[in-house]
Amino acid sequence: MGYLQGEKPITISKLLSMSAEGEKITMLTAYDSTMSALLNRCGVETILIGDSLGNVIQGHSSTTPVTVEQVAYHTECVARANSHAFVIADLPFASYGDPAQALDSAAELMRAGADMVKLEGGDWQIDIIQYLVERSVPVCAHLGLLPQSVHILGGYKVQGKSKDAANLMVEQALACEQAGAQMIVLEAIPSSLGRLITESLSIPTIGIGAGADCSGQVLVLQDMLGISPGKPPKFVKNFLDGQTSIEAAVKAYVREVKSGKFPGPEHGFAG
Ligand SMILES: Nc1nc(=O)c2c([nH]1)NC[C@@H]1CN(c3ccc(C(=O)N[C@@H](CCC(=O)O)C(=O)O)cc3)CN21
Ligand SMILES: CC(C)C(=O)C(=O)O
Ligand SMILES: [Mg+2]
Repeated sequence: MGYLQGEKPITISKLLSMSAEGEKITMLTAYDSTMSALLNRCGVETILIGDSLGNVIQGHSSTTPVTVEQVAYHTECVARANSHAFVIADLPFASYGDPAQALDSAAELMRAGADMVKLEGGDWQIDIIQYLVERSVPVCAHLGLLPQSVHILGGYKVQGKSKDAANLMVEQALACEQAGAQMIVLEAIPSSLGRLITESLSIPTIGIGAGADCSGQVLVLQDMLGISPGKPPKFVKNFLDGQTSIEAAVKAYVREVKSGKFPGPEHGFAG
């Protein structure tokens, strides 16, 4: 576990071949260089500078106050210590309202060191995804529970539970792939839908509360260390439990994602 000296950095084609061969992809969030270096030592393939930094770094109750400048700052911090992982940065709330604004925002994150940007939404983002990809910005889509829409939804709720909602989400995922998205995060959906979307796509799916059959898994670092305040979402497991260091906890996460032990049925949602 961990990267060997001289080993090549993880690329999108490596992630694609991993998912084609059924090797699970590991992703964790990080916001600073110390944790970035630690995740590199543990062999985590992809690091997400999530807009969850609004919650776990800034102490807000949602991600909506986060700005592009702030995500860029944390991306620079992470990128400086990153030698091997594939780095994805979240486009924050209201930073991709039209194609031109999305390109400006994405460029700032790419200049800060991101290898790919992530945006929330389905078919209504198709024009944005296409515009970015045509201008050489790699895009990760994000479907299911969309935290940036919390003020519209009125809370964080599991998505895609009805048959109609599930079918619609499969269509939206296909539309994102068609538009050029090279990866997709699936958040808080029934495990059966996580599997169906993964089987329907050829790009890797990264689940958080989307069951064990996604191509990979992601958690917020502070959540998987059990240090986030309040009751954690159902999909969170405390990996520091039973370990004596953060590094051992992250290595346990990598091991359990790779072996398929995490997520267990208790971390998932029923249809
Ligand atoms: N620390 C942290 N972890 C996250 O996973 C996270 C953030 N912050 N901030 C942005 C969003 C918000 N997220 C959330 C927040 C709450 C639930 C939650 O309470 N879920 C309930 C399900 C509710 C239902 O049954 O409909 C749960 O029990 O898991 C889920 C995702 C995920 N993201
Ligand atoms: C929870 C992950 C997927 C995320 O978007 C974030 O950390 O902001
Ligand atoms: Mg996010």
